[in-house]
Amino acid sequence: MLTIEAIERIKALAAARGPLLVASDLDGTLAPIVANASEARVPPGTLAVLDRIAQKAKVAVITGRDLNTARRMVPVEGVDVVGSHGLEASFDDPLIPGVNRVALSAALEQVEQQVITAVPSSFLHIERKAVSTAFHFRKAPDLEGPLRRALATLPEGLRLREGKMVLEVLPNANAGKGVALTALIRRYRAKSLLVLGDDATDVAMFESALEASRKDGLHVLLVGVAGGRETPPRIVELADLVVNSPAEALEALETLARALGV
Ligand SMILES: O=P(O)(O)OC[C@H]1O[C@H](O[C@H]2O[C@H](CO)[C@@H](O)[C@H](O)[C@H]2O)[C@H](O)[C@@H](O)[C@@H]1O
Repeated sequence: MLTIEAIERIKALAAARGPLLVASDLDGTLAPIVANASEARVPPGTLAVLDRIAQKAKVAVITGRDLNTARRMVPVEGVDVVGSHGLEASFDDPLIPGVNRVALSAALEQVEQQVITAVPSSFLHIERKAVSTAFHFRKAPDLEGPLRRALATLPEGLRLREGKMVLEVLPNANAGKGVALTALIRRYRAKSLLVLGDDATDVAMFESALEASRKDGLHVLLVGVAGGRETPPRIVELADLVVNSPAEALEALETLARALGV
């Protein structure tokens, strides 16, 4: 349950000068973490509250899922989506670079074969996405070491990133959730900002939000979704409010919707 202080801070955000931008991570923040990535769902109540908030504020989901998957998981018309950790956006913005899909696809295929050969386990789940590949070891944590070794050398132009029980290979582009958030702030001329996140890549969003607060005076509220040892400490350090689950993140969004009068 949200504390009285948390509720007051959300009300203060709703009363602050707009436009208000609400930017949220997806997995672990809106959708509870589950063992199979393909079975993760955003609860209907969360979709409904995003829809309500979108009547009064700009709403964006910034996720590591690829754009099509994220759109399927968040089928709310008024919500913008940035997928693939900032590499794919549902709107045009030159700040988010394009990627040569043909060369990328070949390089990712090569990495996948490299991993399958080195870690031939049916417990390793390989999630091939539009511009990246995620190697999930949630069902067999012991695979992390062999997986790291298999991914120690990557083709040029690719890099590794870490998430919750996942190692992901993606283009080494100058992009990320922080860059995406800055682009959205500029796009909507946002003057106030709610950011929700739970994972390592969300730290970049938090940092971009804090920079916008310092440089341009935005009223910023950072909500960290924690709970368990998978939470990166930096999320908790930077957050103004820490909630313990996507269910509590939903409570925060409900509070905001009510404060906005929708
Ligand atoms: O940026 P996000 O929206 O948080 O997406 C990050 C990754 O989320 C998904 O993986 C995570 O959630 C899975 C489902 O709950 C879970 O099984 C897995 O262990 C987590 O790492 C998604 O599958 C990835 O593609 C995203 O990059």
